[in-house]
Amino acid sequence: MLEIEGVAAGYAVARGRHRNTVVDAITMRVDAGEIVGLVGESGCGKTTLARVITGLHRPDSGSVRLSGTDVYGLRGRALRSHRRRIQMVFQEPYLTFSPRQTVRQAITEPLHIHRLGDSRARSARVDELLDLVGLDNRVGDRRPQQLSGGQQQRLAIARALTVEPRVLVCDEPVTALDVSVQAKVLNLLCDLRDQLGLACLFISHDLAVVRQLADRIAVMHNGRIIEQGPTAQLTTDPRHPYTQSLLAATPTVDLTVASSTHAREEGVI
Ligand SMILES: Nc1ncnc2c1ncn2[C@@H]1O[C@H](COP(=O)(O)OP(=O)(O)OP(=O)(O)O)[C@@H](O)[C@H]1O
Repeated sequence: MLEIEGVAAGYAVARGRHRNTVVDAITMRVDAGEIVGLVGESGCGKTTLARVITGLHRPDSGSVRLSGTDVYGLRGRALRSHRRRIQMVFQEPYLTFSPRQTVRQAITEPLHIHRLGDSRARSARVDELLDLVGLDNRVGDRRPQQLSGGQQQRLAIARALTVEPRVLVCDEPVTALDVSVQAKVLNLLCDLRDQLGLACLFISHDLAVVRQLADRIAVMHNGRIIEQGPTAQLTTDPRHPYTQSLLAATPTVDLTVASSTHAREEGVI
């Protein structure tokens, strides 16, 4: 689904006279129905890579392909349509919601932007999405800021799903949440992978979180992927010394909540 090959990206420094390369030689893929965890310490370049993948930051070299199409080769309508296909969920959802909008309006907005459906279809889609992410539809008339942190992150996921993306890039989506709420959001992402066949790139500095849900893990260090592989293999037989030290510093806490019935409780008012 998503193929990243030889990507290098950075930022202009010294008033544009130089470029500072912060991610380099990144090659990885995320298949449909798969969650890939991207783990690495703060400042190693995870968010920069996420921005490259979602079309927000042009790489200096390499390619990002979605279903075989080079994202940065697209223009105009094709580029807009691509943007629908990859959606992003951020660490602090409350910063991404307008205080003037209700929950329903926040979810509907992407449908307006992409001119999808009439008002009846949009309203039905909001109900469907609230249900999908385990939010009671009575929260629809509230302001996002009135919801709990976990509910806000569910709302952010619902909004990302509005335009039926094939790839979800989640950048530290549970870092700001309590551990018990983290587990529910992680369960929701697993459910969505299974139900919708989404390809999900889950970015976190926290290996304890990533290992709970990722099918495969890529470890990033100083802007490069230094090791990647199936979660079971990478967490039991890490090859790179950095991965070994990361694992040694990781508590083995089981964040998983047994059933999605629990996950739904949080959505009820
Ligand atoms: N707009 C920018 N201009 C210049 N340098 C930047 C910019 N954004 C990020 N950087 C630098 O790029 C490097 C990688 O940052 P990035 O945010 O991608 O890392 P990260 O792994 O996501 O970190 P964190 O988990 O703390 O967000 C850092 O050294 C950062 O200072």
